[in-house]
Amino acid sequence: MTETVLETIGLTMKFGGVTACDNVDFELKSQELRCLIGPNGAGKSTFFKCLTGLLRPSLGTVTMKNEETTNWDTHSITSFGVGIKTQVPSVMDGISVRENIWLAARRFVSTNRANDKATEVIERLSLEDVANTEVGRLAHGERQRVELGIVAAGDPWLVLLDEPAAGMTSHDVDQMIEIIHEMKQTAAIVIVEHDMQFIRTIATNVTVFHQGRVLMDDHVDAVMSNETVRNVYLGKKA
Ligand SMILES: Nc1ncnc2c1ncn2[C@@H]1O[C@H](COP(=O)(O)OP(=O)(O)OP(=O)(O)O)[C@@H](O)[C@H]1O
Repeated sequence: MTETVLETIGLTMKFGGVTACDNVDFELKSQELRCLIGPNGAGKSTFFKCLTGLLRPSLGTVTMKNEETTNWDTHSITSFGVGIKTQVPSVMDGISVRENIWLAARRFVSTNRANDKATEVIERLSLEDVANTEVGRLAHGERQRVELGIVAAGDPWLVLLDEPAAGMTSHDVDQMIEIIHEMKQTAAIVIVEHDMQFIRTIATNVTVFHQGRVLMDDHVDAVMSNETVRNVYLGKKA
């Protein structure tokens, strides 16, 4: 039976008079991959921040693997086995790729095991050629792959990624999509993403946000051909 690994019920986040997330019910099954899309200001980032402990919702609940995590901080959520990549870089520029990934693995396992884990993640993410290079010297796409490596080092069962493809070349995006599909073998994944080419290529289920609410939940093909969604993106009234 497919297990629900992430659920929100009535998730609401108000900033003064602005309701950025409005009564959002959301459910993700194990090994499911879901992209969150929507026009600027739709509430995607706010929803993501409520999931990842960066914001405390005004109302509603977040449940991960049967544990209510609504008011947990990010550190506790990560320690629970959730890999999080925010838009704020988590890599350390002054140390090598291997050291960055090793430090991430060491949070979860012994020193010896972290050595093996770093080697395994570097291979999985095709970072062998730059393993000993300082992260500060890498190209943008490589840095983003290291960010994913830091997530992968914790063997997460749930991965939450905010705009992993931002600013990437199409070659980098293809490589990133391959890695994400591979991660999906062992984790459920939520991705907030603006890049429509990325969404089309990754060919997955999509949740469309509009004015803080869920407008539609469906496969990307159905979403892209939906007139209401098109109107929302073109700024017409939904
Ligand atoms: N810290 C905050 N204080 C006040 N209002 C906020 C705050 N964060 C977000 N908002 C408002 O909440 C609404 C939703 O914003 P949010 O950033 O979640 O949308 P988004 O879909 O992620 O947009 P984008 O694609 O531009 O990142 C917007 O009206 C925004 O101005």
